[in-house]
Amino acid sequence: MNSLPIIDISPLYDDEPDAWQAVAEQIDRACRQWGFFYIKGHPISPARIAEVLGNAQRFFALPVEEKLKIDITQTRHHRGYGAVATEQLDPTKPSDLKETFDMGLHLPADHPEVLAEKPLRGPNRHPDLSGWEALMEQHYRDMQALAQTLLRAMTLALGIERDFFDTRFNEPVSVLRLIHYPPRDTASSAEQQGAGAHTDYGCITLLYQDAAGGLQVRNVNGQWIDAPPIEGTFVVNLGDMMARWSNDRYLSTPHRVISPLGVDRYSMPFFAEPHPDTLIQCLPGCQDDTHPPKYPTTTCAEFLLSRFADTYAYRREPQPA
Ligand SMILES: O=C(O)CCC(=O)C(=O)O
Ligand SMILES: [Fe+2]
Repeated sequence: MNSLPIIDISPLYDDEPDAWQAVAEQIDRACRQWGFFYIKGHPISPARIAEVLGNAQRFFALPVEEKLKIDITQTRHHRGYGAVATEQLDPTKPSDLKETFDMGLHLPADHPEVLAEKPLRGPNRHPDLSGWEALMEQHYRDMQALAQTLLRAMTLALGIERDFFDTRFNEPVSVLRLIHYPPRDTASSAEQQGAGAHTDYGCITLLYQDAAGGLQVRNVNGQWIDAPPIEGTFVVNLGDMMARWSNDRYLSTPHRVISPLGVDRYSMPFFAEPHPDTLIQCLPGCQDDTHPPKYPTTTCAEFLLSRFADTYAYRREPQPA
């Protein structure tokens, strides 16, 4: 259990049922044993990745007062720029040494869910950079489509109809995030991490990481192993909502990012989540007499909001001194 599986998903784009089945079995095994795997053979081009990465570098290089014009802490629907130390993924460690940009499904101000002030719903807040918005909105749609292809492959082992997730991922609350990890200097505490140990909250995460390295995943024996950058791949992992939905058939595995020494690191996770009103209740194929449902039914929005409150220092109640 020392290196994550690498799965070639290109057969999912053919109409060959046997090949599709073979990939679905590999994904199911990886989800049960690791909750983490790499995918290659996906349709996101290297040119696209380079363009989005270029946007990340342009944006994070702006003066902080420029970035704070779209400060995420000033929105109720969680869009925009998160400055360094906004998040503390591991509450036993210093705040994370990273800055972020978050976007979601763009819903205009006159959309009924926005007018009703539904949590997590609203317009995106993009920086004023040439070519930024069209590229990022397209990339969001393409990442969503890729996530749904993987979810479709999972339906086989989960004992649900092929379009089960597709019908629930209409107007999703998925988030595309850009992250910049500034270099840690040698004088800073060894406790300082880029991203503290955590599990993801949602369904499925697709992560692009640049060449800097630093991502680590905890294996079933409790050891931290490196998940090094592999060109042309995404690292895929499941979050707590999928663990719960699958009655813990699928693992939501702790991971962290060691702050880079002397180099900047950029990464781009896409957190794929269903429509906010989706019921998260034990999937039919994940329960039987010996495995009754472990968790009460919740909704996607209710579950995500409870986890957000754990992560954002600014959303917590002040602690007594
Ligand atoms: O930047 C990375 O490599 C991982 C980030 C991560 O785990 C997260 O944002 O949930
Ligand atoms: Fe994560």
